[in-house]
Amino acid sequence: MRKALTIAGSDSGGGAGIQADIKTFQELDVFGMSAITAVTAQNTLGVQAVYPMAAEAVENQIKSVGVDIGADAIKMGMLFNAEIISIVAKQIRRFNWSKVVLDPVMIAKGGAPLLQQEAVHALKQFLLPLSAVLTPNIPEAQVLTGMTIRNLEDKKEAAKRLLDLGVKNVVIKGGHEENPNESNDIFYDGKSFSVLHSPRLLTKNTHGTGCTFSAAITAEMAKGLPVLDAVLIAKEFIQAAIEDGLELGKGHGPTNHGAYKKKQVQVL
Ligand SMILES: Nc1ncnc2c1ncn2[C@@H]1O[C@H](COP(=O)(O)OP(=O)(O)O)[C@@H](O)[C@H]1O
Ligand SMILES: Cc1ncc(COP(=O)(O)OP(=O)(O)O)c(N)n1
Repeated sequence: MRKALTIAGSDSGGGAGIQADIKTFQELDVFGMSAITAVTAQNTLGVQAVYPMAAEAVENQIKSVGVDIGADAIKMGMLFNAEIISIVAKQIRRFNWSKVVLDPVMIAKGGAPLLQQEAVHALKQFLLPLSAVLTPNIPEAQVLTGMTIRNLEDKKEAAKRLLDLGVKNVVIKGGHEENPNESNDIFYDGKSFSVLHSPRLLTKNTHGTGCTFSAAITAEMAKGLPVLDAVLIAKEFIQAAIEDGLELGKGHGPTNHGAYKKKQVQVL
């Protein structure tokens, strides 16, 4: 069985972070493993508290998986501080992992910081050059490139600048765009651009969309798919998960990780 490791934070509410990643891996028939970087007290209303793990604890979780089980692909989400980023980079090099997906999580939907501002430099310096795929949303792409993104041309320029920082492929996600009709993502591999179109779904239940999307890319890469094929399946996965989003809690409910498989079975 193919195996994927997520290095990310825990969301007690179950919609984002490690929980979203493991559910996504499972739905896509990949064995999921985790190295927890922080524990968040979180629900559909927002993040109430963040408890970062000691960097040594993160390092030991990755080592335990790496020396025994191994991983076909790695996903990184919330990393919180520069010390954790530095040890994660060291372990990725040590195990020679190349199918590495980096979701540069910075701020949760309610505004809570999930990455310290002073850690952005470390993320760019240590992790972008080790990543096969980077999946920023628009605010994250703006922080990483220092440019304002207003339209498709800006997105293309930002994607080029991100590749100049060492990452091999980038998907700039459109969830935060002010387009009432569409939520389009742009993919760039250094040679050509692809626009991943989807209708914008009018729902408040979008908690964990970014985590779920990047976890689905990771699962498909673990199975051996080329990067663009993995991204296209992930886009279908997140679209189905949002369409079938769950009305849980009083705020932004989670997406439904089981929706994609259910749809495939119906098609058969
Ligand atoms: N309302 C929506 N309708 C359709 N797709 C959406 C919607 N919101 C987000 N998405 C999709 O979900 C994925 C995650 O995007 P985004 O929400 O921008 O990430 P993040 O959770 O990291 O902020 C992207 O593929 C994006 O296009
Ligand atoms: C523990 C944890 N990690 C990441 C996030 C961010 O998740 P994301 O998919 O970007 O969704 P929203 O937070 O924007 O709904 C998180 N919230 N918690």
